[in-house]
Amino acid sequence: MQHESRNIGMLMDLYEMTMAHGYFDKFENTDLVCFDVFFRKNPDEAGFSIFAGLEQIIDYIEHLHFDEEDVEYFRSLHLFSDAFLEYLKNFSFKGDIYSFPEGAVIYPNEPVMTIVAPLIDAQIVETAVLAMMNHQSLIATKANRIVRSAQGRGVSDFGARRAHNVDAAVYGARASYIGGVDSTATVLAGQMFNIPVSGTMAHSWVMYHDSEYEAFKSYAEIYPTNSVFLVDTYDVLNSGVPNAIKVAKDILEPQGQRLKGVRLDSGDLAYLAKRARRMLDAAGMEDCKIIASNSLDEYTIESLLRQGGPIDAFGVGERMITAKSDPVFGAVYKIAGVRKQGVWEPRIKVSESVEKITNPGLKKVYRVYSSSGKAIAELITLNTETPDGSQPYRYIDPEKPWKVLNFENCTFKEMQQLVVKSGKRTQPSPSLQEVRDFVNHQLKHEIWEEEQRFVNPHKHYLDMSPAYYKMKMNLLHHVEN
Ligand SMILES: Nc1ncnc2c1ncn2[C@@H]1O[C@H](COP(=O)(O)OP(=O)(O)OP(=O)(O)O)[C@@H](O)[C@H]1O
Ligand SMILES: O=P(O)(O)OC[C@H]1O[C@H](OP(=O)(O)OP(=O)(O)O)[C@H](O)[C@@H]1O
Ligand SMILES: O=C(O)c1cccnc1
Repeated sequence: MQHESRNIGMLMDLYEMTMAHGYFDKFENTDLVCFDVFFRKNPDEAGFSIFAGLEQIIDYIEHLHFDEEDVEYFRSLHLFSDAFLEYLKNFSFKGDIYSFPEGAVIYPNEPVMTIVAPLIDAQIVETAVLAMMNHQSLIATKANRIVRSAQGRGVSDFGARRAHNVDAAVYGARASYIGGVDSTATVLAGQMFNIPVSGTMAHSWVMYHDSEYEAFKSYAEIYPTNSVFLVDTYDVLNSGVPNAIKVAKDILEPQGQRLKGVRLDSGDLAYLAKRARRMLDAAGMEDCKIIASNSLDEYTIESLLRQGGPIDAFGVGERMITAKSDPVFGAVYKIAGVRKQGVWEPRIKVSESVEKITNPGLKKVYRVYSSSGKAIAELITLNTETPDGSQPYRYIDPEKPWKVLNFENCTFKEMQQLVVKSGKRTQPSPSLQEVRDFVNHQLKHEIWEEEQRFVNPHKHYLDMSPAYYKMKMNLLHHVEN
């Protein structure tokens, strides 16, 4: 779609272009550099996050170019030489990207993506890559928490109207579908990404009609197989639910149809759901679903279910589409290596805070699985290493480097794949359904329940091969002296 392949090449911070200009003037753009994309902390103090946005990143990379008007804009800033502006006219991204698959469970401080590209190419994509990854990973991670809190009950995305503008609504819907919601109310997202769309009715429908009964009746006449009535406009228990039952009896049941559901959108949702359930059951409408909405998130949903609220499905908007409880996914883009005259030199960023010291060099990241198939740790190795699971594998926990530790009876899965080669995608994109199924598969079979709980989840280990740890320590020692 046009919207998908638009040129957003100008989405960058100015310093990326001023640095690119500097590199152009002072260096050959034949040297390669390696940048890692990683994040430092799971939102909401969670045990893991979900990676999303890769598809849009690859699309951006493949289409990255500068139009005549873009070049003229740069010229108007009086910062760039004519030679550099000429160079931009024919620019395309020529590097490679290694990445975790979209939908992967990801952990802090591991390289989720690695960009290996000529200096200028790698420098100017920083902001766009981070913006796409940060937004969609944030929403996919939040949505996944909300979906898990619903314990198998349906969740629909109601968020577009409260999203931080159009892109956040549309790509937020995409990300929340990856995270596991069943449908979206956002039609544009449904059309663009083939996400199932669903919806009920607004208060305006009820209020436009002369009575609540009339409102439900006319809706049922148009949608006899697909009616969900919003029952809280006037009085849920004295008017909304009784009118819903009456219309089901007067209009739907004589046609052999059933009322699909009622939606509660205010008040004490657990209490109202219990009372509504009793009234519906007493009317022989056990199959009529109760849907709840109103500023829900994983905490309110957990609480409603703990209170025994007989709610079958949830509509979730503002707190999911804005990830309200912790709205920043802090992925960063850090240089890890430079290839000069064909030889890679690692680079490390030293910082006062240990968490901010980067992991240098070209590297591989493996997920380590126990014999039961559970993911027990991540392992960073040198790019040249392939861990052997057939015998005990010695590793270093960088938080306790003095300990002698071994992985036994474990398998190692390399997590990054080559997704872009010389600026072009290497494989067809998976469907959104496949990405969503992948999320589900990992959580069901690979990720410990202890990592999935909301309160004090188990911290996943990020370990290192002895050779990688040694290289990092040598480099740190060298830099500090
Ligand atoms: N039984 C419950 N337990 C926990 N939280 C609940 C329960 N019932 C409702 N909530 C949540 O409490 C909050 C109530 O918000 P608020 O006071 O704005 O609702 P309201 O006044 O009933 O509705 P509105 O102002 O939207 O018409 C919402 O986030 C809702 O999801
Ligand atoms: O609360 P959210 O999780 O964002 O879910 C979406 C909300 O959007 C609609 O409300 P509307 O815009 O009509 O406003 P309202 O809050 O007055 O119901 C709907 O009735 C939900 O309450
Ligand atoms: O379909 C609905 O009920 C709906 C959609 C968006 C926002 N609020 C409600």
